[in-house]
Amino acid sequence: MADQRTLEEVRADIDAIDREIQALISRRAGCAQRVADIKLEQMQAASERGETPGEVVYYRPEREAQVLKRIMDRNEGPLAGETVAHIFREIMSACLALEKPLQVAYLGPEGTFTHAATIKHFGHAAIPVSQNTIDAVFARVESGECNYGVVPVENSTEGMVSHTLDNFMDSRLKISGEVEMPIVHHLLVAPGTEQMAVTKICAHQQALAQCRNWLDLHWPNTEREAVSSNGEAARLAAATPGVAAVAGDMAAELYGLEKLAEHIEDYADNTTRFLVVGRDEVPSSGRDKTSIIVSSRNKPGALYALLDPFRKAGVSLTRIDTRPSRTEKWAYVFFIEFEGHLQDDNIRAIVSELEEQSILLKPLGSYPRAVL
Ligand SMILES: C=C(O[C@@H]1C=C(C(=O)O)C=C[C@H]1O)C(=O)O
Repeated sequence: MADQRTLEEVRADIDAIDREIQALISRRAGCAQRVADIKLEQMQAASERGETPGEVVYYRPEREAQVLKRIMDRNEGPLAGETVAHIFREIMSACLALEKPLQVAYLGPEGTFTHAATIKHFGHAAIPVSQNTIDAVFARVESGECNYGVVPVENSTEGMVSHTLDNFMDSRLKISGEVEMPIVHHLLVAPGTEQMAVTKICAHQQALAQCRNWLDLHWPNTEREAVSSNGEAARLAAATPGVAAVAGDMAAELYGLEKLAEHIEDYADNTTRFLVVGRDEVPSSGRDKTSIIVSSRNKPGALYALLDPFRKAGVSLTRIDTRPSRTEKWAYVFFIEFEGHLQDDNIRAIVSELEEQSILLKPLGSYPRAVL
């Protein structure tokens, strides 16, 4: 039978449902607090037994990935699975922050896609801490000033991939997660700015490149200026009459800008990938990826030999990059990513086979595959 409720009745139902949701969220937060207490008790017990206590780890990336995956899988609509998962992302973030909000270093400034990726991964209850360079992100996490760090690694608008990879070579940090962000650009202006008044368009050079066809078509005669980041472009647009910025939603929100045009990127499915770095190894979530750095002797067939163990075991590679080794001329290191976890038997076997034929093998960590 069709829904016969009146507007008043539906609103009364919504109010009643909201009360239930709120009570359930509070109950959930109580459970998260109890989990935290148990973790603390276990740590104290270990310490009393004379075991090295370390610090209590409240944040569990593998557990969060499992929770989000289950939410997506059992979703029946009408909301999209991703939408529901975003809501739960925020609930988990708030529950975790009851203990202590996570401090997350990221490649800034504010309003960049890396900033947006940080919030996407950790939720709004974490504290994002802007850093000027990728090196500084690594340093803040290594020193313990921040719990985690977020850096761009692939096809980025604001960071050099190679720089991130170079950092891993010297760092003892582990990868604890990945974040994927669709790159969506808008033409942004200070509120009330007319199209006629725009005399200059600022953006990061990559953003200008990603929107070149659209800009050539619609703004062929307007000056374009490359600036240090999308966040900086947005800041300039907010502060300087006549300046428009090409940047994403995060920058638009942060600097209170209006959209003269939306979705101006030339290729719709442009995604940037970010890595989360931390000090701890992450246990298996059941849907993981692993990254390693390996360097082989410079002889014919070396790369083939490095990849053959993966083929034999039927393990999918998700990425492979080459970087010149800084210790030896004409030697190369490979940054390889594949499906599976370092604790899985087949992955262990591959890694020990690789160890035998390489000069250097450094596991960078296993981490849950991006859910959102
Ligand atoms: C509650 C826990 O701690 C944290 C909070 C979680 C949550 O709110 O669901 C999940 C994992 C942890 O980041 C846990 O370990 O289960």
